[in-house]
Amino acid sequence: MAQYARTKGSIALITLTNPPVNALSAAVRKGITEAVARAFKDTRVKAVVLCGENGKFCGGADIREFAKAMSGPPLVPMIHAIEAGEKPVVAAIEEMALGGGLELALGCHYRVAHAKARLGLPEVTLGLLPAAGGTQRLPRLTGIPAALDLITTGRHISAQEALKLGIVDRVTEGNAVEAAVELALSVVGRPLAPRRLSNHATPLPADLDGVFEEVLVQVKRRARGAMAPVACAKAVRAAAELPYSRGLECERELMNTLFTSGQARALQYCFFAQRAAGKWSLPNGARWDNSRPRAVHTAGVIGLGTMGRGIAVCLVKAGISVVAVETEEKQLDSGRRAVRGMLERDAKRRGVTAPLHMITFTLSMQQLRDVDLVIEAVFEDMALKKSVFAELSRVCRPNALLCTNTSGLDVDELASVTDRPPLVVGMHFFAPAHVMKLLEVICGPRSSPETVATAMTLGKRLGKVSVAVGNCPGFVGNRMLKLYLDQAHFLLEEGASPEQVDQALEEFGFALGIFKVADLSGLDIGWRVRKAAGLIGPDVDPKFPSRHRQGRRYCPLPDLLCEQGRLGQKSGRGWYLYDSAGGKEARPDPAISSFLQEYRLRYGISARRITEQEVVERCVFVLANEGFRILEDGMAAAPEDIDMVYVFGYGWPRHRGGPMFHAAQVGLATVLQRLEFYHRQNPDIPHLQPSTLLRRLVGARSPPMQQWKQHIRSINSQL
Ligand SMILES: CC(C)(COP(=O)(O)OP(=O)(O)OC[C@H]1O[C@@H](n2cnc3c(N)ncnc32)[C@H](O)[C@@H]1OP(=O)(O)O)[C@@H](O)C(=O)NCCC(=O)NCCSC(=O)C[C@@H](O)CCCCCCCCCCCCC(=O)O
Repeated sequence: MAQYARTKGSIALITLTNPPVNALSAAVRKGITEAVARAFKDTRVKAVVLCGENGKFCGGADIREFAKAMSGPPLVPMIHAIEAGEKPVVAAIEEMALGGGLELALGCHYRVAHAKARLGLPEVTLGLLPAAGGTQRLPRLTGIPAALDLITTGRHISAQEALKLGIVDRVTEGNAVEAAVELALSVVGRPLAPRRLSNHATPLPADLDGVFEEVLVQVKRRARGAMAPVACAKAVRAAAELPYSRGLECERELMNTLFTSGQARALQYCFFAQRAAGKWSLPNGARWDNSRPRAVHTAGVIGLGTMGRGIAVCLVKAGISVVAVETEEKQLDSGRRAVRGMLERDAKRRGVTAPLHMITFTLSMQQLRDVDLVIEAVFEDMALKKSVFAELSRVCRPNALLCTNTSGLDVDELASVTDRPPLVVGMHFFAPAHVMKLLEVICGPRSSPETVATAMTLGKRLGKVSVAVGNCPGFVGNRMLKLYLDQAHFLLEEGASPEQVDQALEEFGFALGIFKVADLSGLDIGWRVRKAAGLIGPDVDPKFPSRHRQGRRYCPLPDLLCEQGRLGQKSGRGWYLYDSAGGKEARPDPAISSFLQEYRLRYGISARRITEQEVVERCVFVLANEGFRILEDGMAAAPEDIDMVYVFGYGWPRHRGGPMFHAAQVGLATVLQRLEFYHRQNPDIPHLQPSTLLRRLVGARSPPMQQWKQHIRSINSQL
């Protein structure tokens, strides 16, 4: 699938045709190989231009082919044939040249990019490395530090940055194909040897070892336990130390190891799962492709606490005018300062003017009368939220959407106090809202298709991964988190320390262990929720609280900590010790160790040695177990959605795919057996009891994830 045409008499124009992104499938590779050979043979042709159909150059190798046996002409010899050709070949890069697409362009003798094009080698994000010569050609062109940066992070760069780095020869605001044809005509007859990147010597930095050491530290910090970034750095090192052909061998060997790894499978799964999450559907037949979102030009944000500030910043950055409302002058002032500061810092980083004119701050709800949509972000309290929603019904125009940023309250109950339940939807952002990628869109039973479509589309416009979830306590993410946290607390009771649990989870790949996360978020948040749920209160002896509630095991340790004023980072003490209130560096606290010992003594618990395996299995399998229950209850449409919630909202290591993918990788029968084992040891923890769906799937010989849905018998599915 590559079209061949002749233009201006002597230019062969070869167009990659494989929508939507002209990925280099077997058919495309065959098409390019044949078209290039034809152009090189045709004596009327003096130069060649390569471009892509529909104004897109190329999104790289066809990722869907990686799961199948490889067929068709391989990329490496195809690119070599282009580079070695005796006629100049120019790549016309419109919209994107990514992965194998950029490697193809690097094999061309010249590159012209449209000003809006994005370029990059994102293979590392798929658990791979640029294995079509990219790790050898790019360093020869840009030098080691820039190549290391691009290849180990996979970041996309603008055409302007690519021009500065020498990756493209020209950037045009006009038609890139025409500019490439012009360039091709102008270079006919010029020597090609200097344009063949594989001939170049790699420019070396003075402190080669230092550069690589620093990069390895960075990549290990960014993605703990991930293999691909390390392999990428090794391949670039080969470009520094070996001749091109031996560097290429090294690239291939490293790729062979990555290609079949579980990490690559997990990361490629994430790529498709992320896209699948956007394709929501409701039981009433409404879907992403048959429901029209509303246009959102103006939005209101109510409450300028941490969440409201972040949400306001996201909206403004997406070009939406915001009216931000607070109840008191003092909060309004500090909110205004914080939001402006964030917008200014962001603008400074990007070298643009801060769009401060796009946000107004007010104490009056009346100012919301003309907005298209409101996001309420007040304190997590049902009575308070209800009063806000009742007022919004009175103030806002009748067709304005009302959204709540609740992290777990009943969206339908809130909708019921409004004059427009179909226009009410949950939009659960994650702190800090202007940074975190996840948005849970809670489809209440009465939310209209248009409302869901608007919230999902708005999320995408804000740069979020929007996942549609059902309306149940805690929705998907926090419903699972609660049980994960419970396991961590139980492990402390049984003999573990916070740092031991955190270390095991960090070794597994979590960015931060659960106790560090709890300290960061503030221990009082859960404390308040537990009080509201009646788990702590006048009936509970504060000095000697019971370890059971509502017929199941309950761990009062975090409540006891809060009573001591240990609220986490903000108070300088939580599960860890910090230098000062607000300090970031977590240190093990001997006081916690004594506190745990006294606690165990008081309750007659003899501490036992807890292995890393037990920590990880109990914490991680309980997540998946609840994920199965969520699927059974119809609160998530697919296991992929649950995984995306965990990857983008809860620091789950991407190279492990997500809790559901991980369970499938480990083997559902193993997960079932381990849960049964832990439940036998802890019969008072009902959440360790394997879910019905997990049992049913194991009974059905663990079918692949795509078939799990067929085993769900939910009659009340909300999705
Ligand atoms: C391109 C994008 C930026 C576009 O974003 P946008 O938001 O506009 O659109 P979507 O993301 O929604 O995408 C639309 C649609 O397209 C699908 N899609 C996108 N890219 C690809 C692709 N590259 N392949 C297939 N499909 C793609 C996407 O799924 C959507 O469809 P859907 O139905 O899901 O809605 C954005 O899409 C993007 O970022 N794409 C990915 C870009 C990327 O990562 N490219 C790199 C690909 S990997 C690569 O190029 C590898 C190369 O280095 C070559 C490697 C050589 C291979 C050699 C193999 C030898 C190994 C031998 C080992 C043997 C071992 C042994 O057997 O022993």
